[in-house]
Amino acid sequence: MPKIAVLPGDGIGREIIPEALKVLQAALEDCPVKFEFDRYLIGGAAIDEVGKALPAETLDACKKADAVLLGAIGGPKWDTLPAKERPELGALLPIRKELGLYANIRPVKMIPSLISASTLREEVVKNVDMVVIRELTGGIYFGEKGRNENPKAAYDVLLYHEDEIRRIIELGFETARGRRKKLCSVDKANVLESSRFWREIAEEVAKEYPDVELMHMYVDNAAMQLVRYPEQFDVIVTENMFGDILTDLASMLGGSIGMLASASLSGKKGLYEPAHGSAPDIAGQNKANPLATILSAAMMLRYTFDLNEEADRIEQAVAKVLDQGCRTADLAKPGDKVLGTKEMGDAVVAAL
Ligand SMILES: NC(=O)C1=CN([C@@H]2O[C@H](COP(=O)(O)OP(=O)(O)OC[C@H]3O[C@@H](n4cnc5c(N)ncnc54)[C@H](O)[C@@H]3O)[C@@H](O)[C@H]2O)C=CC1
Ligand SMILES: CC(C)CC(=O)C(=O)O
Ligand SMILES: [Mg+2]
Repeated sequence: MPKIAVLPGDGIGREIIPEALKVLQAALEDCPVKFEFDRYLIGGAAIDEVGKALPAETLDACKKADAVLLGAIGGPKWDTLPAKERPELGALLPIRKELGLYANIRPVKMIPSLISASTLREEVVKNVDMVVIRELTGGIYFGEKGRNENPKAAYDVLLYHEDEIRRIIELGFETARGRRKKLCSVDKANVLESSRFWREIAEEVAKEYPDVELMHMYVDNAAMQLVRYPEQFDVIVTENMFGDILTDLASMLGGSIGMLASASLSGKKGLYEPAHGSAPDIAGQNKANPLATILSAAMMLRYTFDLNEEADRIEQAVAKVLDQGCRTADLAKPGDKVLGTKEMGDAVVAAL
């Protein structure tokens, strides 16, 4: 029986995960494969309960599972802990590293019925359809970090090994090959040595993909181009921190951060989570948009379990409820009827 480790985490993670589970249950009702879902602690919830952001039991279960479904972690309650004990550095980064999840896939697509809900002009967002591939287990988030006392200073090292760059660039090319055959590699090669190295490797790998058009773009320009003319992008491949920042920006091209799903992959094994965080400002209020998590669950069915039909059905159900005018607060315009987290989950189940 395939195993899914479920990690609700903190803040809105505890509200959106139950909605994704409800939708999965409905979508898998007639599926001959039966899944085992087991919940584990992670993040602040785990610190509170067992004193550690990533308990050994959780890590062990995630290693044994076929896939992991994660809500979000972190929040102000744990921000004053020493850096390494906090949910982000104590759990999120280590779980990605331990599971070898080097490729973070974030598809950004404007669903037609959300065009009018966008904060951006219709002609800018109407044709948005891109995939951002973010390197997830290297770069500055994982480099040596520390403080010097005299004189006082702080540092974070940005280091990339050749194989780390090569494998993510290759995935970028493979992904582009299956789409519109345009790959944009984003770096800061005018300043950073790691980016110059990144660009050299991208050029080398490009020789194996003559059918894919490769272009390079500096990250500052990429941020501007994403807002100016986003439909120029098909597949973007970039390093960890640039991808983190650019995808929060790009999420608004798909309507809201509450719409951006993600898959973090190492071969077939994957951790699936929305791109957003634990949203402490709206946590516990039934206000969070659960659709990014529901769409992440669809990605899980597709990538890890090859259940393409079931994944399609979930994605179609999401598109249908949006067509029907269902809106959580992040998507609502003045005058719209606003649904809560649970009600949006119920609407998707009904649409299934
Ligand atoms: N993968 C993860 O678990 C992540 C965790 N974090 C952590 O989350 C905590 C909060 O971080 P923030 O910078 O505030 O980022 P955030 O993504 O949690 O929230 C940013 C803004 O977007 C809104 N938002 C986020 N998700 C939403 C949803 N599903 N529906 C409606 N609105 C939504 C929030 O209300 C907030 O105004 C921090 O502790 C941070 O480290 C941040 C990003 C990813
Ligand atoms: C702790 C952060 C690296 C989490 C985050 O913002 C992300 O993965 O998008
Ligand atoms: Mg982020």
